[in-house]
Amino acid sequence: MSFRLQPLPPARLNRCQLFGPGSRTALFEKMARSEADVINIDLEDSVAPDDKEAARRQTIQAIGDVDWGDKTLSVRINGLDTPFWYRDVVDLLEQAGERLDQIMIPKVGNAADIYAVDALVTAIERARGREKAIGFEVIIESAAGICHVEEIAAASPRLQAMSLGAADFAASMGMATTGIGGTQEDYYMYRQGQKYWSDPWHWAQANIVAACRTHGLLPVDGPFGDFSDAEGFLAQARRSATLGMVGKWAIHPSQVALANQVFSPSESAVTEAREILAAMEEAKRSGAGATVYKGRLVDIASIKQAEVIVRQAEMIQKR
Ligand SMILES: CC(=O)SCCNC(=O)CCNC(=O)[C@H](O)C(C)(C)COP(=O)(O)OP(=O)(O)OC[C@H]1O[C@@H](n2cnc3c(N)ncnc32)[C@H](O)[C@@H]1OP(=O)(O)O
Ligand SMILES: O=CC(=O)O
Ligand SMILES: [Mg+2]
Repeated sequence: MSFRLQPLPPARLNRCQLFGPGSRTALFEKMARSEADVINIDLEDSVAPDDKEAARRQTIQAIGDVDWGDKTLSVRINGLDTPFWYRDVVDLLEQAGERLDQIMIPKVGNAADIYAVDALVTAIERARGREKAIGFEVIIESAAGICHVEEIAAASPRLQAMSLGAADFAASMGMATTGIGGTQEDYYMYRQGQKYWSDPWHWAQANIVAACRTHGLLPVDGPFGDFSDAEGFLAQARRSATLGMVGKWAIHPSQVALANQVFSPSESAVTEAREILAAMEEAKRSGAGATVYKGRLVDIASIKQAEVIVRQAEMIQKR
């Protein structure tokens, strides 16, 4: 290990981020009552240009009026290439109460994008005497974003989480698909008359996870568009969890329970993790750095793996 220790990500649950357009006020109470850990009210791509102003106003109102419980509350602002984003930031920071936890910055391309928003947010926080520092989450969803993913992850102490946005990412990369996440019909290996499907999102996800883990952010898998395909969602989410992501977006309420299921460790996984920690304690007492658990090697690295699972289980228990 480098002498610089890997920072821990924020100690909060992020198994599911439920999205809803800021223009559909009727959804706000339903989102607040959902089982999602994070709520994302959207001012960006799910809101038509003519509705932007109303959506911003209604979102600010709802931040104060709706009981969001203990959820992380985040608003997705418009991209820095639009005329809307600065007003999103100014109005949210000046008019929304302290209940707002984060803003989500879409389509980030480099560290300077974060710097620009940070400068504006910091100035308003100071001018208005806001007590709680607003956190940032970003979406990697462009060729530039994935090329600069590490500098983006390092760009601000406000950063808490980073998501892969499969839809815009596919568009920016010129990928031959209109699907949002999941298996792609034409992405397969061919051998002896059989097709073997592969995962076109894997490399981008792995880069995001590495950047996040290096800089102490939560890596999150973005949307899965076909909300009638629960099995497809589950398969995508399981792959993401295996790669180290901590959660996934839901773009429909039917996806919330699926994400929570995949990103909550099972009872047997938690029991096993606790047993590994106990086995390693025992090994330490006898001066060993490795031991055998259920017929397989466990060592000091296994302690860290087990601790991730136990930490997650403890956070879920506290909710
Ligand atoms: C690529 C990206 O950028 S993804 C992120 C941006 N996109 C979004 O935010 C889209 C979020 N999702 C939505 O807007 C909607 O879910 C849609 C448009 C996909 C579907 O909406 P509907 O046609 O109303 O869905 P449907 O009829 O299946 O809804 C079933 C119930 O869930 C509710 N519901 C629908 N979407 C949501 C939501 N996002 N949050 C909470 N409740 C919801 C409906 O109000 C309805 O409630 P009811 O049973 O009390 O009447
Ligand atoms: O914003 C999300 C995406 O997939 O694009
Ligand atoms: Mg997008």
